[in-house]
Amino acid sequence: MLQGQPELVIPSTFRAGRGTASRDSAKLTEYASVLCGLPMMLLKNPFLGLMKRLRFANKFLLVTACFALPMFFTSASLLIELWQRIEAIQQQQNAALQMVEMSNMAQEMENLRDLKLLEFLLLDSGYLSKVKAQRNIINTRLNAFSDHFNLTPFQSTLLASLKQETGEDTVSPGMEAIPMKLAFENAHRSLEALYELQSSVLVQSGLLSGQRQDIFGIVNLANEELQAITKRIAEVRISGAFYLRVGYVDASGVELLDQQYRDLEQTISALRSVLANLSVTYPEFSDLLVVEHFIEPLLLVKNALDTDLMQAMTLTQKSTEFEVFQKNNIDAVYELQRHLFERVLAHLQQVLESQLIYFGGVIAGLTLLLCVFMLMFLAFYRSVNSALKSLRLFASEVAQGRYETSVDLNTQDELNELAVAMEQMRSQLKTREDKLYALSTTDALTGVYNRQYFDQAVSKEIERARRQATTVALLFLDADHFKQINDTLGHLAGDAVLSELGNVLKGSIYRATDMVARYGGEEFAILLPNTNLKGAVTFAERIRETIEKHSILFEDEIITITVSIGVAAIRPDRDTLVRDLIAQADEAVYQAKMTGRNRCCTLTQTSTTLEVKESAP
Ligand SMILES: Nc1nc2c(ncn2[C@@H]2O[C@H](COP(=O)(O)OP(=O)(O)OP(=O)(O)O)[C@@H](O)[C@H]2O)c(=O)[nH]1
Repeated sequence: MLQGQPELVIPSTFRAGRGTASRDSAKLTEYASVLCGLPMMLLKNPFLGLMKRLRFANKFLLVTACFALPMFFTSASLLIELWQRIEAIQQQQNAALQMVEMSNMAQEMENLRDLKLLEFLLLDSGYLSKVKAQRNIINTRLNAFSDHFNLTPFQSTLLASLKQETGEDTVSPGMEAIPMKLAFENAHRSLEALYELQSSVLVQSGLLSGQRQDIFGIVNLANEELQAITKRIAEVRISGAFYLRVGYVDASGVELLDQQYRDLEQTISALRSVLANLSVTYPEFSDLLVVEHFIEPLLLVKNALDTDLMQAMTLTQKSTEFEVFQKNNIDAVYELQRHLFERVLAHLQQVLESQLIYFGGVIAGLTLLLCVFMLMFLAFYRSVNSALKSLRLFASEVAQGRYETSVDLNTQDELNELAVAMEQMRSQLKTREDKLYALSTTDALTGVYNRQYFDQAVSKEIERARRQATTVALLFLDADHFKQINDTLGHLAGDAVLSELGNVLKGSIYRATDMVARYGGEEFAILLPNTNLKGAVTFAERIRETIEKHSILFEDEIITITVSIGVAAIRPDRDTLVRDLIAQADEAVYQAKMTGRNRCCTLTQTSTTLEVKESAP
């Protein structure tokens, strides 16, 4: 450390802190990498392995099934649940209809009781036939009821006992002396059985269950409460009828009538609070829950009990009084009961309609969802499948060296990115293959074709000339005294001369089918398809002249050179070999060299004799 330079002192606590922080962050990074890797580990086996083995169509199907099956089961259970709700409502409607019918039957049973009372009060045997007729009416209703509605075994038993009770009055042993009481007891039992049947129907349909909160209170009112009211009225009617028949009220009678009076008062006040509560809970039914509708019959009965009964005791027309005393009120209660159940029916119809609409909506929604899902699936599958097909075809074309085709997926997904990458690969492969082809067919120094390629071309050309019965000519050019150039000016100069010779020769050919190649060190060859010997000699002479007159500038040196050219031409037949033509040209160029260079020579082969023709400057 230099003298006087301030030293940087790092507090030990700070240093320690940094070390801990870096260790912590390293641990955190480690934990994070483990956590991130966990899903991948879970994925790898067995799902990844499975996915790797499947084709795309099966992958799609598998993934779709994984989503579609739970969706299907959820939808199916939802639809089943909705349909069960609809069926339950229909069953409840049926129960409400039964309630209306049973209310009618109860009223008929009350009528039967009236007729028995009248028979008893008036001691009129003419009522016997009316009682019988009334029994028939009730039986007909009961039969129609059991035919029309599906009843449970328990309900059928109740109905059977109801029929029995409605039949002839049974007289219990020891009770023969009190026929009116018997008649009342029979009627009472019939009504009890009917009330039990009503409750059973309501419970079985679910109208009285907690699930039917929307009408539970109303149904209960129409069933339990109104049954209680009719029972109260019936009790008063029986006592009223009895004391009218007897003609006076004894002490026990006064007590009974007092009790019934108090019961009526209690029922009325209980009913008031029930109705008040129901009006709040069920505003939809508030127009029906008018206190007067329910209280009126009870009040009338109460008043009748209080005053009319006593007055009636003194009247002679007891039957008339009796009828007024009880009948209208009980009828009003049953009327009210039916009215309530009709409203329940109307309400259930509304609920049913809304449920049906909801059910239809769910089905329509699910169908739409399914259609959209299937269309999406098909679109997805087709887009991927067609893209893969295009890529596969494209790759196969490129593999076979056909680079003209291109691939355009017209999508914006990863497969399109793959297509773009494959396009680039194709173009680079083509460039490289073109370069390789050029390298493999061209002579690097002169830029003309190399010997290997030329030999193949000569072979093909001879084959073509044989098929088309035409002539093919071959020129061999050999630079004269080329060694001297190398020796005097150096190899670079020699190279420059060869390169320039290549240029001159390339520039000398006009036909696209003519071909120049470097055949050896300072030797060139020119193939002239569809050319006879005469034409080839003319062409060779022109080249020779051109080269002779051509000056090559190399590093301030002007170099001139001449060439000796051997010309050969043949019209190939079945036995002609490539080497025949080459041998002729080779022999001709040799002759040109031998006869002084810078000239063109031809060989005309007639059987075994060779005729040498030469052209010289
Ligand atoms: N610079 C250079 N020289 C080459 C190349 N190929 C062959 N040569 C030389 O070309 C010369 C050919 O010499 P020779 O075969 O004696 O032929 P020449 O000197 O032209 O004589 P003649 O053909 O008899 O007229 C040799 O010296 C070779 O080394 C080449 O690519 N570049």
